[in-house]
Amino acid sequence: MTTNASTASSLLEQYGPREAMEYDVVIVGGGPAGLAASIRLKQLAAEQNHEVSVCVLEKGGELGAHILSGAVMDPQALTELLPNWKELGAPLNTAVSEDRFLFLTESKAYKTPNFMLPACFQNHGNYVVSLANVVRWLGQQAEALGVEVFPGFPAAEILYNDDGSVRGVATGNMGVDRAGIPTAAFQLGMELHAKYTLFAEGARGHLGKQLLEKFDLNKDKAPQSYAIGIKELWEIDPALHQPGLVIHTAGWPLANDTYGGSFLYHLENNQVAVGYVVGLAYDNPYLSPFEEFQRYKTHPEISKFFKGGKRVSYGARAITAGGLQSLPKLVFAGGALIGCDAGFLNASRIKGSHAAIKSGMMAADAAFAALQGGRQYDELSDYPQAFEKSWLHEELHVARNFKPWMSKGLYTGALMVGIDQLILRGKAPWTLRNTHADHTCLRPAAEFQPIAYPKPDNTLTFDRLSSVFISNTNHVEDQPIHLTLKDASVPVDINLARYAGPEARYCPAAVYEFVKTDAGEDRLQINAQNCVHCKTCDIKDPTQNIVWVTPEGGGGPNYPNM
Ligand SMILES: Cc1cc2nc3c(=O)[nH]c(=O)nc-3n(C[C@H](O)[C@H](O)[C@H](O)COP(=O)(O)OP(=O)(O)OC[C@H]3O[C@@H](n4cnc5c(N)ncnc54)[C@H](O)[C@@H]3O)c2cc1C
Ligand code: SF4
Repeated sequence: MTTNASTASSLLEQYGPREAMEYDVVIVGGGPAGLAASIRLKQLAAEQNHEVSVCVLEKGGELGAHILSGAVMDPQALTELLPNWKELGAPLNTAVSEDRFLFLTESKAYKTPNFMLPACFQNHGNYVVSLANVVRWLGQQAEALGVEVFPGFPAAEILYNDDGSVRGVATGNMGVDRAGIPTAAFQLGMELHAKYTLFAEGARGHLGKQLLEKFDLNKDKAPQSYAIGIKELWEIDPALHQPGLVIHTAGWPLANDTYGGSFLYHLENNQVAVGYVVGLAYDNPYLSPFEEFQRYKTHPEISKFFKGGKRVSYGARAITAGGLQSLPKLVFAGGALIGCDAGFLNASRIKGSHAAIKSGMMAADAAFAALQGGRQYDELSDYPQAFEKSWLHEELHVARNFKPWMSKGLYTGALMVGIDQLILRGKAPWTLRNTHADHTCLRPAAEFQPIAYPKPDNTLTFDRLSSVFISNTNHVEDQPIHLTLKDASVPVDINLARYAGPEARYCPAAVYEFVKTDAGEDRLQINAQNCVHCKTCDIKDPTQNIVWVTPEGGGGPNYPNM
């Protein structure tokens, strides 16, 4: 048990019991998956005249505050959910106007002819959006239908019935100081009981991770694989802006054996979203995804867009990229995993928002049918069955070999993805599987040379602290650290000694710093207030010693239109 968990349970003993609220369905996470599920439940309730109470808990201070995406959005699932989304004012305003796929060397860019682009890289019919704004709008639709949305309330704990089925969740306590002592602002968390609880926390959900373990949902599945996506939002010179232009790159600055690439999307209002994705199975502990991103922006084919521009926001988030082979069992007694908490993202398209919406809808259909039949706390098996028959399953099946091929290196990957997607059109007779969890992939630092990254120029390239500053990240400082260590000696004795302290480089918010004590000894300092909730440390820490738990409600980034 982590210190935070033991503190919480002793406070419960002292100040409990907690107040409880009863719902038919509780949804954890107000992203595309959770909100789509809530909307679908209320639509069905209205259509079939069967009242259903639904609430959505969101850890961000407002809906959208913790949403960071690309994003080019495929509207297929949204159209199924709200066919009149245009009339309802959905912020899908910029249709994709051009696709460019570039292979980069340090100074050159080679454009792939469009006829050679597999369908997964073609975005005709899609929209360049701010997913955070789409989520804010989905929240309005949900509330208009009667969904109760509670922003600023992280679900911190799963509640179980005596028979082991999920009975809901409890929100975290508020007003506890760093040492775990209640302050004058202390408030015990609340319990939210539900006949069914849907978990929609996004990539590497904190509670989702516990459910995977408790119900052995990954049994016989390939280990999940993740990437970190780091993004900046820029306002650029209108003369350089081309609304709807979508650019993806592979190659420089990453080594050919490291999975990753970039995106650069021209939104509305002269804004450009630029970001870099690095697979977390990388082996070189000296690699810094943040610095690779900064270096990428200096490529002449990329830097040209930012001349005279201004960076307006920054953030990072993990991406669940294992696809169909790593998709866990979706249901357990009393609930289900939806969206990226399960892992529905299509890595070949770097798209998961449509999949999140679709999975939320299918889980909602199953939950509604169960409620109508008078059921509770059992498995919603209609949901995985509907998924197997859905277009989403077909899409993920076609994409199933993309990530495993690309993990074999850029050249082999590009060749085999070409064969798989262009010639065989996803109907290859083979299915490759990921064999290693990302945290097992680092090799000792002694096998590598440190990477000399260029210094930031503060115009095009920046350091991490000035970047975190514009993510508007904030946590109440006097609260238990939400980045818990199972064993406090591991960072120095293993991570620093063997891997040269990789957490000081993979964290995009400079949360982890190795400093010297007065006695000259190494110590890990955790600047938890900077954490942008990307979850990379929870995924990549080599011995899985770092455990991310929910901080006090409302803490974390405050992204505008990311
Ligand atoms: C850099 C990057 C680029 C991407 N580009 C694209 C793209 O171009 N197109 C595309 O379609 N997809 C893209 N994606 C993927 C897409 O963003 C995700 O697939 C999608 O957001 C998943 O939706 P979700 O609802 O499952 O999770 P999320 O969008 O992550 O939402 C989860 C929500 O739950 C909240 N939450 C988490 N835990 C708790 C808790 N315990 N209690 C309460 N609230 C909680 C979070 O704060 C968040 O608001 C990209 C992702 C990244 C990181
Ligand atoms: S501490 Fe962990 S979750 Fe927070 S920003 Fe750093 S890597 Fe991401």
